[in-house]
Amino acid sequence: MPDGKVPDTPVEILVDLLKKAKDVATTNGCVPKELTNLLQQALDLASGLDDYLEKMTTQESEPLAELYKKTISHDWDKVYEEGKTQFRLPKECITGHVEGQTLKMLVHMCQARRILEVGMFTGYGALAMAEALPENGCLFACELEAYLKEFAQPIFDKSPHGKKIMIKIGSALDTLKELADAGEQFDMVFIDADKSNYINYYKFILDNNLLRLRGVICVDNSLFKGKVYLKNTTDLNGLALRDFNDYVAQDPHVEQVILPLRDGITVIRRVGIEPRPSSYDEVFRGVMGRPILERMRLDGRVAYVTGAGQSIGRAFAHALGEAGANVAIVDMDATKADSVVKELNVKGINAMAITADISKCEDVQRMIDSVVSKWGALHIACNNAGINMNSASEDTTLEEWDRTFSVNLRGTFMCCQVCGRSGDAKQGYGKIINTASMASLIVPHPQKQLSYNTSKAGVVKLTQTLGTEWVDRGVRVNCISPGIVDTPLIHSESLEPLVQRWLSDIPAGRLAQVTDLQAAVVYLACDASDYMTGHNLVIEGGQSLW
Ligand SMILES: C[S@@+](CC[C@H](N)C(=O)[O-])C[C@H]1O[C@@H](n2cnc3c(N)ncnc32)[C@H](O)[C@@H]1O
Repeated sequence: MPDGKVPDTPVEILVDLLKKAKDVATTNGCVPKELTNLLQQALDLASGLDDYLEKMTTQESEPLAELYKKTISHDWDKVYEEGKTQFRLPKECITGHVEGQTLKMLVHMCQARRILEVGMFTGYGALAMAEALPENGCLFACELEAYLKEFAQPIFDKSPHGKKIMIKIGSALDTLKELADAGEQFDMVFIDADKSNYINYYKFILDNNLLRLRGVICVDNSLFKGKVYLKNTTDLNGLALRDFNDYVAQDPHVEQVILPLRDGITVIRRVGIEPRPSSYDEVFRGVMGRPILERMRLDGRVAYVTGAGQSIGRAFAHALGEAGANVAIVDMDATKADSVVKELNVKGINAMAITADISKCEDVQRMIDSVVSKWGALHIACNNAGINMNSASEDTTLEEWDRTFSVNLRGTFMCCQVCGRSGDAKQGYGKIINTASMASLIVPHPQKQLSYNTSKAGVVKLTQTLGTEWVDRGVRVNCISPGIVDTPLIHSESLEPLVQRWLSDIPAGRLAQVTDLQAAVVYLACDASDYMTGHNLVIEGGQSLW
């Protein structure tokens, strides 16, 4: 703690008391040396903590460092005396480096997208949290003092994350009412304003559903210099925090912990839902207690995707991996497969590369054996590999026809059959997702692609037949029919002129992006789609309807 700083947290006060005790012991000749030594050890232990935490915590960004420096060096007394603030604001209000990083971590951990801060001061905590929000995340910061908006905004503007922060000037309770009336909800709330109102903020936030179902409330200064547990406390803020902590501790709707960091941070999570309604069924609490987005998780599942080295297959592999599955990247091109594996590994997804040509029976068997021998199971088979060769029907060679069918239909059938014979499918669980095409429904034009269209129509019938035949053993077989997907191939010299023509046939007014297909593969791979089988899920921007 720098000289001259007022001790403000339990540890800082402890250090101050130990220093004084040690000074007394050193100047008083009657104190045994052993006691003085023990006091010194206690002092070393306590005084080293905050510095060590500072050093070992990830460095703050430049805008945060600037905000801190500007706040600490500002003359807050002068600002108050000039009538620019309603209250005298102590610079110690600022959350600072370690606490800011803690908040940032919490934002990451709860994957918050919308945050509410009650009490912004100069915006250190707000900017630290905003740094952890995704691009489209937002943080509403409530602050009483208009002067603080002027102070913080120029630094927010220097940060790429500043645009996520919306400052709301006025009494926080009024702002909370306004936000509740507008139907706003938050994943994380940070309460750090006037202590006497903490309990009102807390109650209002929970009673008015400002906190999302799985949201978290963080509360600053919950140890309030230790006054919350010291017996002789008369300090009104200390007593307010003590009452607040007691209230939260007895609230059956939440569970909480106080982290003894700086002046204490309470982390509160909503658990109970009261009153327990008579309709407390699976719709209300989720199937097996899992709400819908959790039911779309694929943790512990093993998947493969063929043709995963690029385009749709690559997007499918990322989507399945993001949802929690281990993913085998199957492609004829080993380099492409390896590169997608590397991408997935960077995201912390378990992945392996398999080089295979799915038109070859032995490759298909080896592919599935490799997956099962590495991960002990196979739950999700994503048969996506396919080829498309254009020719007018009168010119289509049997070679073209056979090659197209050999990959698109025969290859897909072999993949399905080997999966159907493998352990998990036989033991009652499996999801097979074939890539068909909108060409199974309509005849895309003006390009001519008879072999492709008929092979993909075959994929749909294969899917329908297997989907019904294998449903009694827990295997679901569905397919996805994408419309025209915007891939580099489309922008080739021969196809580019067709794009305008296609666009005029698509109600959505644009080609499909591979990312438009990702949710579908996760849905078909997860338990939530268990009642769906033999289905052709068409994703074509409405093209087949015109
Ligand atoms: C401890 S500071 C907040 C520190 C801030 N969270 C940070 O990260 O540095 C408390 C802030 O709450 C504001 N405040 C106090 N009472 C308020 C109220 N009723 N409504 C809105 N803001 C209030 C004060 O002006 C002050 O800026």
